[in-house]
Amino acid sequence: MGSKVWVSLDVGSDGVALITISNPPVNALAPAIVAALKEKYTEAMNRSDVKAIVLTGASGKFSGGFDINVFAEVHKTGNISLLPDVSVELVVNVIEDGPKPSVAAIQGLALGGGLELTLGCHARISTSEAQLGLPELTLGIIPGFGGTQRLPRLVGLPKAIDMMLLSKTIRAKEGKEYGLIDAIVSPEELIRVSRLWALEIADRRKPWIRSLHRTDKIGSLAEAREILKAARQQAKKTAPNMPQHQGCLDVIEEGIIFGGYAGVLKETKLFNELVLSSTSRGLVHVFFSQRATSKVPNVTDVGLKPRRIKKVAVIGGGLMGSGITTALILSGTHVILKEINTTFLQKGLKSVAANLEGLVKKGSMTPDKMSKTLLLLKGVLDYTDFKDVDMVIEAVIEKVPLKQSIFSEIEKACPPHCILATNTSTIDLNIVGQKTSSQDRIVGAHFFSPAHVMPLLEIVRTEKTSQQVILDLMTVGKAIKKVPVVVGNCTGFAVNRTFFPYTQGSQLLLHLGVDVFRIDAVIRNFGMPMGPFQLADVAGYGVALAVKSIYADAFKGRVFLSDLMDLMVENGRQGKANGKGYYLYEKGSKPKPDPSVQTVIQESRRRANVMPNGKPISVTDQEILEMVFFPTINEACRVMDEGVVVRASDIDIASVLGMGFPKYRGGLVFWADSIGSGYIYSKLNEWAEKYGGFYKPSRYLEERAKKNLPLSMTSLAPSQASRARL
Ligand SMILES: C[C@H](O)CC(=O)SCCNC(=O)CCNC(=O)[C@H](O)C(C)(C)COP(=O)(O)OP(=O)(O)OC[C@H]1O[C@@H](n2cnc3c(N)ncnc32)[C@H](O)[C@@H]1OP(=O)(O)O
Repeated sequence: MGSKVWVSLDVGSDGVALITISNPPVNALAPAIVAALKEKYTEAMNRSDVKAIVLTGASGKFSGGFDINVFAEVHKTGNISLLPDVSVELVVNVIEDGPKPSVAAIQGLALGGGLELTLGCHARISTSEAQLGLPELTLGIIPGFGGTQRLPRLVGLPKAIDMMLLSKTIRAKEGKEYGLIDAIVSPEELIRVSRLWALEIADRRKPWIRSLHRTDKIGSLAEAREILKAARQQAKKTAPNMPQHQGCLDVIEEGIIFGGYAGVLKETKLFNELVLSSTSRGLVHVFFSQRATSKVPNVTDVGLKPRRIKKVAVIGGGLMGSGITTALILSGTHVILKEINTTFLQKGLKSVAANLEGLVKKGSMTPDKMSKTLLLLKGVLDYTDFKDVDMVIEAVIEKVPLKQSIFSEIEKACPPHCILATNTSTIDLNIVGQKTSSQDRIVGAHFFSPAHVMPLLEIVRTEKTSQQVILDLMTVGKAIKKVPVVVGNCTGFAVNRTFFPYTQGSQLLLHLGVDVFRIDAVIRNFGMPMGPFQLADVAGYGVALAVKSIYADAFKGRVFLSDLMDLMVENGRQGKANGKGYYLYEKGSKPKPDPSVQTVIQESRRRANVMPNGKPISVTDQEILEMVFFPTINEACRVMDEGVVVRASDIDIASVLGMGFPKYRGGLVFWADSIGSGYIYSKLNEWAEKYGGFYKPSRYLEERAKKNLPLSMTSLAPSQASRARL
């Protein structure tokens, strides 16, 4: 093991063996750590000078759980034997049923397999800030070191189900209330109190409790079945396409009926099956891909330090501007919100307050905290207060001349170090900053609506944007709890550019005669939060109409143009904004498909006239799915080919966090590779022949399909290497 990766055993004069796990940064339980743990435990059990054991983690953390890299390795090789037997061999046989008691001394975090090790101990002492949880379901698996059995026996079934199915972590204080934690102490006292506790158990002055043998917290079989039934119904709704939720409940039930040990055995069996599932492959890929976005070559690896951004100005208090302002003040940043007149300013300030009120109503913020947070915000009508801001984020409507004049104004009003960011979702940044001489400070900060909720921040750089500016914006993004993805400059950038064929593909299908509500249902069943037509209703048609010509100009030959949106507006339909789009929106009820929209669709179909022989095409649900998503994958190929993203997996993260692409499918490119480039290429070719250039496969896709290579392989042999623009 390396110098920082070790498990140590220190036996004190009190007869307590302190076993410490070290594997920075989170003390993940890698196979080498597991092997060393078994070895140290065996030694402690065999030594006559050891009466009791305290298990802890180095550097202020207990453990972040089993090493997720091993799952990635299992996915690559299919070799399930890479998973060590921890559940029975170590936790049951050695820790829980061993002849000497163990106490877990918890600090920082105890997650997944980390928490499960502590559950096998006979008591848990924790510092107050420690985070405790079993988040395995977010990786497509279930807890595999006995957590499904021991957690319900310690905290009761409802709380355990809540923590596992919703992957909720709790603090030590709540853990103590529920019986998971035996005592909360200061970090300085942690080891001392744990040692004493362990000795008291050994001397039978404190109870020697084996969690797996307890039944007092799980109630009668009938009660348990009722709780499990309700949880199953809930999981059917919230996690319809994922096997691990129902599986977790089955395993819990097994333990309730046949006893904890039988439950542990069933848990191991299902755990091994789920590790190999496509859901786990997708979710583990997302876990690592999300972390990879923090590593941007030439930005995060050149020794730069982020500057402190204390004060930010936001220009425009509309939907985006007020959302961005909300996210900033929530992280403690001072914000100046600028509007052009008092009416708009008041509206913007009210929207920010309403966003915070929403949090208070949900119980995630106190009214007092809300008042204090609002003190960070100041509304203004001119640039006087811009003299000491560190960053400006422009969030006005998508009009080139307006943006250009704002940028030349802020260049004069702000200090020379100030970052000049635009929230444009489409317009080329070089055009936005054309009238300034501050190209190195200009950057895109593309938020997704609602900006205080959606987790993605697309950071757009031009050839001239400085590395420092990119790093600073990445740091601000993380501070406001977003996942920043750095992309290159082009029409629509990475996300909207990749997804414009998603909207257009669904519109083309509609004009080929496929029913609007059937398209939405197919896409929803695939796992998108809503279908593309409902999404258009919710987003409003304004932006789509404003950017239509921008896409048509930029992507000639591969756009599908129709009068559909214009006809919708002409017919008094503005989507959710006025309660009438493809669906009808009434307060308090779910959107209802509006049959009368068919008249508008018929007119648009008549004008577009794209149905072969004037007759609707006949397609299966699978074909609908493919005809919407394969053109989207095709555009993602161009985005990778042009080097707009640093790596293929950045599109996966952007699609999951920006567009709601189902996380358990691993993101757009990962999903495409699970289908195969050859199949996607052949289908696109087939449709291009039948229905035109919109479907024509890109060069990047063709190259990989012909060689049977994955689309995520962004560079081929040196002679065929993609042009890298970044
Ligand atoms: C059998 C068992 O039941 C199965 C299991 O235990 S499965 C694992 C269950 N545990 C988890 O799901 C926890 C996953 N980790 C996390 O949620 C977060 O990383 C955390 C809360 C621990 C720390 O978050 P944060 O401080 O923001 O740091 P974060 O950037 O996420 O992680 C730091 C590094 O640790 C790595 N890491 C975190 N948890 C890890 C784990 N369990 N295994 C391997 N690596 C891990 C990350 O990949 C990252 O590596 P990088 O620096 O090379 O990118």
